[in-house]
Amino acid sequence: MTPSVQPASPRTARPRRYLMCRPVHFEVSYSINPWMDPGKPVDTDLAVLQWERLRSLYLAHGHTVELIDPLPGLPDMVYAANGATVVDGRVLGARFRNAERAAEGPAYLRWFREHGYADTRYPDHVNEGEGDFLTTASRILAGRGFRSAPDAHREAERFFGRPVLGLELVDPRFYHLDTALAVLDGDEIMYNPEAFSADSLALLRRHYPDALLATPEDAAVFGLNAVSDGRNVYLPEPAQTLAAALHARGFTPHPVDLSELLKGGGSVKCCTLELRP
Ligand SMILES: CN(C)C(=N)NCCC[C@H](N)C(=O)O
Repeated sequence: MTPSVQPASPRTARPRRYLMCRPVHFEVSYSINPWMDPGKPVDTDLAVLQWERLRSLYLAHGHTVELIDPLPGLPDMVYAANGATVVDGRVLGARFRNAERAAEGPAYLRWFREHGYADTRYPDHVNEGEGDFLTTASRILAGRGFRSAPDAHREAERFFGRPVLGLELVDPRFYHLDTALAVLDGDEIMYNPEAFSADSLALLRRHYPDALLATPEDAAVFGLNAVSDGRNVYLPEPAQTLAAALHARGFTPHPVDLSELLKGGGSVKCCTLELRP
């Protein structure tokens, strides 16, 4: 019998640099999205353990992980993706919509200034970092509707000198763009069609006819809150149909259990801010 030979994956991983924040102060003491229930117990030690596993997975795949010190009283600081947007080494800081997270913007920006980033800007308009700004090869996709302001899209376009495509989110469960869409490689994306307004969905269909579409079930377990290095896709464990679809496209899915951090309304991508050189 001829042994079956697995075709080599056509996908290539590119080493990335990520910024993360250990969730030692993580708790759900307020509610600013439908996932947060302050009445539900949170196991902070388990959150740290799950987060450590994600960090180790990145390190095992050759990525660099920088750390920002967590600050007491800022339990959502673990969601580092919201702290800024970094493209071509330029840093657009975050300005949060909710008072509970307001102090995170300056805290993240301070980290960048203290770590050699010369070109930084504290924004004029509300933007929640990579929660709503996702960078593809040819443009920045920008979410609006719940958190980031439409004027922030123009601000990002001017600051980064890259075209920005605005997308309107309509389902409060998917309140940041990175809960509804993920960049896989270059201009290849996956998304949840039900999270967008009809006009924005038409834009997505036009610009990304070959995108991978998530099932409502995978979207509902935050499957799109994923990180890709071009070959390995780190995604929430329960999103099994999505993992199979990624595998069929030549990616290597890595399911990650971040059940505690989901209680704050975030998962893999939220915990990971990409530092693009
Ligand atoms: C995937 N998402 C939504 C993120 N990028 N960040 C999570 C932020 C969670 C925080 N409690 C909040 O509601 O702001």
